[in-house]
Amino acid sequence: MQENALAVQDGQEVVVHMQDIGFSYTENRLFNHLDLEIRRGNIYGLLGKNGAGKTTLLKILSGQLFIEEGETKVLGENPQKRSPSLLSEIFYLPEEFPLPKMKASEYLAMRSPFYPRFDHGMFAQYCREFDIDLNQRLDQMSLGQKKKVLLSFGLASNTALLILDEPTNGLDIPSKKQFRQTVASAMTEQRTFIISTHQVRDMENLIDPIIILHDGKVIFNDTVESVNEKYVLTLTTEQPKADEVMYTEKVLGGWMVLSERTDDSEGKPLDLETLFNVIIEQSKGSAGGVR
Ligand SMILES: Nc1ncnc2c1ncn2[C@@H]1O[C@H](COP(=O)(O)OP(=O)(O)OP(=O)(O)O)[C@@H](O)[C@H]1O
Repeated sequence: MQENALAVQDGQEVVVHMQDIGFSYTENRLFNHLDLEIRRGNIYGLLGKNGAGKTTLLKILSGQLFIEEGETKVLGENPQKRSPSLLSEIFYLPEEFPLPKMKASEYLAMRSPFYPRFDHGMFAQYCREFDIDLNQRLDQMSLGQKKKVLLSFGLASNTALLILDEPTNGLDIPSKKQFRQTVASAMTEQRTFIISTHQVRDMENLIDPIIILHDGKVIFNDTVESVNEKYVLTLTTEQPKADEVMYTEKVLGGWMVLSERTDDSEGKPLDLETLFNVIIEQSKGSAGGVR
C-alpha cells in the first residue's frame, strides 16, 4: 500500500486519527464529539461497558459503518472510501461470524491472496499451536475452533492493522494462554493490534495502552504504566471515608484504596479491572479523572 505520510507523536506514527466523531443508529446519539488517536507498534485494549459502542467503533475503523460527523483517518485514508489497498491492510475478526461450508485449507486458498504479505508458514505454525485440523470443514467446527482459524489467519495476514473483537470468547483455558503467546509473538513494530474485550484477565500483560469508551467518548487512552507511576493501591483494614479517597473497593480482609504515589509509597500496581473501575468512577463526578 502507498501509505500517505502519517503524523508522528512521541516518535510513533499515528495510524488511526478520529476527530469530533458523531454517530447514531437511531435518534439516540451513540458517539458525540469522540476523539481517538492510535499509534503504530502497540497492542491496544479497547474496554467499555456493554453497549458502550466498542464493536461500532471497530466497524467504523474497518470501513463497515459510516460516520455522520467528524473525520476518521486509518493509515492516512478515509476508511469510508473502502479502497482495496486500505482494506488489504486491515484484518477484522468479529465477535461472531458465519463461515462458508468449506475446509479451512480451502478458505486459506480463497482468502489469503487478498493480503499481499500473507505468511503461509506462520499460518501453518499458528494452526499447529492451536491444534487445528485444516482438513476439517469450517461450518462443522466449534466456536472456539473457528476463532482459532480466523485468529491464525489474521495474525498471518501481516496487515498493518489487526482488529480483534472479543477474541478469547469461546477459547478454552489452555488456549487463552496460547492466544496471549501467539499474539505477542506476531506483534512487530510495523503492526498495530486493537483488541476489544471484557475478559481483562485473559489480556493482562498483553494489552497496553488501554482505551476506555464511555458515554459516547474516549475517556481514557494511556498506558497502565503511566497510571501506576502516579497512583498506588494499598490495603487498609479501616473503612476509608468516601470523600477522602479517590477510589475504594471492599475486598477480602479490608478495603483497597487508590492514592497518589509518593516516594515512599508501598502498594500494588493497578490491575486492568481496577483501572477500568477507577476511570469509570472518576468520570462520574470529578473534573479531569485519573490522567
Ligand atoms: N445495527 C444496529 N441498529 C441499532 N442499534 C444498534 C445496532 N448495533 C448496535 N446498536 C446499539 O448501539 C449500541 C452500541 O453497540 P455495540 O455493539 O457497538 O456495543 P459494545 O460496546 O460492542 O457492546 P458489548 O460489550 O455488549 O458487545 C448498543 O446500545 C446497541 O444496542
